[in-house]
Amino acid sequence: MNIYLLLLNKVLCEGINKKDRTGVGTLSIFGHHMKFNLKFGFPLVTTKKCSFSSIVYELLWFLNGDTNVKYLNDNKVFIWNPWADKFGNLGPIYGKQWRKWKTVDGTEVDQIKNVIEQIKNDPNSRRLLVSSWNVGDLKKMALFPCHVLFQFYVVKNVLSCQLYQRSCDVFLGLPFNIASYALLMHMIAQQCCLELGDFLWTGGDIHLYKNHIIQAKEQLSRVPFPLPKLIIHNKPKEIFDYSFCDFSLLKYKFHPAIKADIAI
Ligand SMILES: Nc1nc(=O)c2c([nH]1)NC[C@@H]1CN(c3ccc(C(=O)N[C@@H](CCC(=O)O)C(=O)O)cc3)CN21
Ligand SMILES: O=c1ccn([C@H]2C[C@H](O)[C@@H](COP(=O)(O)O)O2)c(=O)[nH]1
Repeated sequence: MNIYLLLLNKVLCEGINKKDRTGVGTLSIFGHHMKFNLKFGFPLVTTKKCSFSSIVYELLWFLNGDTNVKYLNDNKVFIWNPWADKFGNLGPIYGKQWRKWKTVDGTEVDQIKNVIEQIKNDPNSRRLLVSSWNVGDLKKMALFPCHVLFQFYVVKNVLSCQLYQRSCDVFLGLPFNIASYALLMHMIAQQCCLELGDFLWTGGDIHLYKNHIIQAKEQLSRVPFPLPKLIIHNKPKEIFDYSFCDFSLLKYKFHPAIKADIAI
């Protein structure tokens, strides 16, 4: 995960003071690109403890089209709670847009089902995209999508994926985002009988919150461990049929957790 640490260091050293919506204040840079070859291991940050179970449950929750925190809370994941209303609802965020994007004529589009069918039937397509940036729905969302657009690419039976993340909390959010898309790629590669290629990450406003500076320095003082390996025990009929116990992370060796407050 040296390339993640290089980015963290870059934001720390070159980031410009920038005010932000939350009022916390950030050090910010604009634009950066990283490439993770998934053949070399599962890209979960090792220089602090990251909760793999939170990452799995959050992805299963998105794939279920769910936008209420109840499922996450039932599985001891509380990362979305600060933005939920008193009923646990977050409005039409990722799950809704991935699975039930509402068009002007009232029909719903299942972008995940469609993109997997396209990868299977027309892997050379240049239209293998999923977008969460539904302009007409933005005002109803508790938080605008940060990982807004992703595209798949297949060549020689190898699957790659590129994500555009418009806004990136480099200390708390990014380790989750990288691992989540790597996990999604593992699932889609399995479903489509493809080998794993690169996860490409492109960021827009990449920021370190001012109250994460000490934590970032602590993390940068640590030496990374080799990457863990992801095992999927089962091949369900559809991408929507995976459950938590289908996944195991082998040899995840990590440094102690580093506490940090989330900017709301
Ligand atoms: N400011 C901000 N940063 C984010 O990364 C973010 C948001 N807001 N809002 C929406 C989601 C929620 N996400 C979150 C929220 C909290 C943690 C967090 O507190 N992580 C801790 C502990 C996680 C756990 O125990 O499972 C960590 O140390 O990684 C991470 C991602 C990512 N997103
Ligand atoms: O998956 C996610 C979700 C959110 N974030 C971060 C990026 C920003 O710090 C905030 C969102 O604030 P905006 O004012 O809407 O940009 O959440 C993330 O890094 N990853």
